[in-house]
Amino acid sequence: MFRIWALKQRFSWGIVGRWLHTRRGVKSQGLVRCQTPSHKYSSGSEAASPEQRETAKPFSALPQPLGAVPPSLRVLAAWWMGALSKEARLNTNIQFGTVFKEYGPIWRNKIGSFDMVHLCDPDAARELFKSEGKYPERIDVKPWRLYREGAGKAMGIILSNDKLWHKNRTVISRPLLRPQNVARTVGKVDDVASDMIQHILSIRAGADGTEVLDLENELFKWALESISAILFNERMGLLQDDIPDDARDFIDSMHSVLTTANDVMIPDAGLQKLFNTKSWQKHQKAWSTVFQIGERVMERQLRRAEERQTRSEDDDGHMDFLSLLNNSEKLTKEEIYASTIELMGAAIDTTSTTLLWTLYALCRRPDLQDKLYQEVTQVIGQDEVMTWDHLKNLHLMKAIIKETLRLYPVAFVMTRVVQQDTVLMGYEIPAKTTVMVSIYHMARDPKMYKDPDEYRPERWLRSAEDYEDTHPYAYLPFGFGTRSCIGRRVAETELQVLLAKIVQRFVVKQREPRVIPAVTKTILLPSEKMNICFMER
Ligand code: HEM
Repeated sequence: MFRIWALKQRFSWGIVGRWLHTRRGVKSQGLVRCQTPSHKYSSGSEAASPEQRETAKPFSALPQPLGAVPPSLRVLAAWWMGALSKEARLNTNIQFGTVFKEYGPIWRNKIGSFDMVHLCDPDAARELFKSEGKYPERIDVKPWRLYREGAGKAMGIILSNDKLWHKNRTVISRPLLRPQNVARTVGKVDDVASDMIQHILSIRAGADGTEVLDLENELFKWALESISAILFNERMGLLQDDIPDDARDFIDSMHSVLTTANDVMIPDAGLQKLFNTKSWQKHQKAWSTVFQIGERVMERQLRRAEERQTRSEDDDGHMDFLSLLNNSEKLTKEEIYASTIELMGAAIDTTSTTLLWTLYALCRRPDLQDKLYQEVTQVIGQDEVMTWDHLKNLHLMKAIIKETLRLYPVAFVMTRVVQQDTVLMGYEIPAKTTVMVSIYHMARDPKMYKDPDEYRPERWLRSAEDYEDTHPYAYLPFGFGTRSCIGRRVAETELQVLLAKIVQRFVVKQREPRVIPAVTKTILLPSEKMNICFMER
């Protein structure tokens, strides 16, 4: 019998999104909004019609996996069935798949005070997004919020809602989403990627001296180094042999913030805080170190920027993110600090894990690796510093990253708190209901993709024989709409630049070629070390 998995799901900050079919943003409510692609599946603009409402079944009629168990016994039943076990938490994606198969693409999970609707249908996802309103809302990231409240810190872009979120988002979307601003970061990203290549060369070890033994951790460092170069305009030194103390404390604490978030959510972050458990203390300490060091760096940067009397951009034309936020005069210093630190929290393991999965996929498809090498050589040549124009022409590269995110979306689910009564798949969904959309399962649905479990980037290339005209709402690794991933362009830039440099220099191979399944630890991660070797060309 299926297990009920996922009390843990309420915590998934995963939460994420924008669909990548979008090529251009259009302004809406002061924000850059994803444009619905012109497509056979394109959406309308209103939530449920009067007819849909009239014929809809009541909310209580939604299939419920534990529906036969009296509500007062459901927590006990979930525990008894193993839904709260470590193993179940690691396999949330598989558990969800089993329930979707048994109960269909929409069902309700109501256990104790926890009440959520699960959805795995692109048309219904489109309906859901129509009802998200001006201030879309995700499920609360409780441990992060509780730390802020306790420490008297502001809520940034991830944690805020309503008007405060809108203000944060409006100011931050300018430096992070506008292509011309992201284009200016390519130099910094290229710098970090070049250092990463040197770092890989210096740390390779193993039997034949080509394996990066702790690749996961090394990519984590690369991602943090890249995002701090972009946001703080300052290198942390994480790719040096001798990492400065502050940088080491920062990365250890950032790592701890992300890993302990999982622990403090069981059974509930509020209870963990109330009883001041060891896990809570660890989580709180990690946050306080991140804030202490982060604020110090940001204060230094802002002081320097003021001294140079920078306006929106610094002298060499590179984006100075903090100055842009500061000069907007819309956010307080505390709000700037909070959002910047949240951006870092969201930028590190998402990007590093996506690169890891991509390298794994390339190891398994040497033919594709060759084609990518040819594309990179043709577009960039061997030695040049990369530019935005180069990146625009790396079509196979983009398709590869896109395919990685289809099969391995780090945020395997995303949530919305419905802002108005609506109808989904023929059921009434009252306002304030949390709906969790299964990004992972929609993107592996055989009704949506040919051979969905096959890694085939060619399906995204219009010029290729295998090109598929796919449903835009079946592919949501960056979430959707005005609340979608604000770091999407930055992430894509970082991934493209480092991947290009890797294929220029190395052929990648797994030490022992094998299939590596994914597990769920808040995000979708490989279940074991990848053992990737970097052989010089
Ligand atoms: C491959 C890398 C990444 C993936 C797959 C990813 C995915 C997501 C997803 C699915 C969401 C939720 C969107 C929604 O609810 O509709 C999200 C939100 C967010 N992401 Fe990313 N992300 C990535 C990289 C980044 C980077 C590099 C940054 C920072 C520069 C970032 C910053 C954020 C922020 C701040 C939000 C919340 C936006 C808001 O609430 O308005 N992400 N991301």
